[in-house]
Amino acid sequence: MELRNKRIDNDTFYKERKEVLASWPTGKDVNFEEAVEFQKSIPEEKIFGRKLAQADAEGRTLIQPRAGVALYTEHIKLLQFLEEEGGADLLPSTVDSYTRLNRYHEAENGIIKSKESGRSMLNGFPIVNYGTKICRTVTSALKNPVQVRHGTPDARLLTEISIAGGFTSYEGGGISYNIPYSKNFSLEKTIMYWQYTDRLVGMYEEAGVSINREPFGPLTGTLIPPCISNAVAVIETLLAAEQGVKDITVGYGQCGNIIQDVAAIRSLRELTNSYLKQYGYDDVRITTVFHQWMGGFPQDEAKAFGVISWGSATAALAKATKVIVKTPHEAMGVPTKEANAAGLRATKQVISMLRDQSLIDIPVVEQESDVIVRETKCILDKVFELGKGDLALGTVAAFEAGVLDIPFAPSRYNAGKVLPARDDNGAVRILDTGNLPFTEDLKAFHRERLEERSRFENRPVSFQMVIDDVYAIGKGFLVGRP
Ligand SMILES: CC[C@H]1O[C@@H](n2cnc3c(N)ncnc32)[C@H](O)[C@@H]1O
Repeated sequence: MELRNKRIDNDTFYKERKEVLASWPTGKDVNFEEAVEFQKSIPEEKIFGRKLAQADAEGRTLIQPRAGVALYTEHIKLLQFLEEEGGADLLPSTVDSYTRLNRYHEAENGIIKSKESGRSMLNGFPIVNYGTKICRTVTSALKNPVQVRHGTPDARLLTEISIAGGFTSYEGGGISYNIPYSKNFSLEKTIMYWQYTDRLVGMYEEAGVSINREPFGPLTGTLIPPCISNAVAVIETLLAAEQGVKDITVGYGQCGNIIQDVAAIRSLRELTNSYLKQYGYDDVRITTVFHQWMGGFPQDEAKAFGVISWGSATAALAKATKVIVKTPHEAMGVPTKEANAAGLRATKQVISMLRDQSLIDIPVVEQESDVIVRETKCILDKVFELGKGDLALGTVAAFEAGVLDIPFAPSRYNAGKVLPARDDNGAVRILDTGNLPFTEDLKAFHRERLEERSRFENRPVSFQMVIDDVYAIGKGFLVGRP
């Protein structure tokens, strides 16, 4: 089948579905009609998109951790602890790395070793190996809605089992789970794989079951200019909408300058809604997610709580619909349930104290948001032009041309020419725009902001600033001063 941004027809989909469900033994237990009935039996308060919509309408920010362990009995205890002791409004099931690479044999070994050793030998929850029935045992044991979080280029089977297993939200996208995660995965392939995922979600929607979808906002999580992450979020939203997805949460990873971060969320919401309207998708519900600091974390737990609280404040002041919460064990690895719950409680404390305040309409945020909107439109308009109107083709062509270019991404399909650096206030600016199709005035804006830092630091604008900014995090700073 040729790559096109076109709804997959039923014959093609069912033919592909046969192969997908045959790719691991647990696939044979998936029965669409039966799964629709199971999904319809899930109580209203456990439907992910409903809870998001309610919070968005009330201007509240929900809190959600990441969490996943190998043994499903332990995974249930972990998630119950996070909703009881952590106060999580929304729950995850973070999938292990083997499953993300379709290496289910190794995930199976991980489960066996975890049973033998009594501790999790996987860095997440192996959904495919457990299959529908055990996933339903997990999702039914919880009070709150549960979402599958992962990083899987080919997530077709994972999607089938996740939705049949009672999860009501699913993270990822053909760009956001490829370019920042993989070196050799063809972008054309992953866009098509994720069209399958979104078509399946569309079929559930048509059967009366709403599944929330969430493109992965932060990308590499390192100095990503908001216009680039916003462009990817809008593209993945439009590709999903074409396949019939109706409930989408678009995201962004905290960069550190609070004005820019609030403006990023404001512009993301504005851009996503305007592009959906422009392309005729009038019935898609949009919410936003802010990811707490995705860069390096301090080992010292008190300092880690400082970083967590700073991200919580930004999420609240940006009126993000939900915030993804970090833990004081971030620097060490997979957190204990206690550390995970503590991160949630710290976050909820700050979110609650700031719930009556907002920065989204202050002039400096509006100005920054306008710049991000203009930059993102330059990129998206060129993507459509390169695709001669077809967004999927345009996306592949845009990466080839460097029109879409994600800093520090490992993928060989990524040009890697764009160089970000912080300005004197810590906002992420673009030192080398590579082949980004910016207008001259936008390029001048970035140059001027970096020259301002250059004058303050009495050194030329250079690549050294980029290096210093990357290393600054580990030293507890934002701007890498000389
Ligand atoms: C996107 C990367 C983020 O996911 C987090 N993460 C990955 N696997 C798990 C896990 N199994 N439990 C909790 N957090 C996790 C990791 O700490 C990092 O903050």
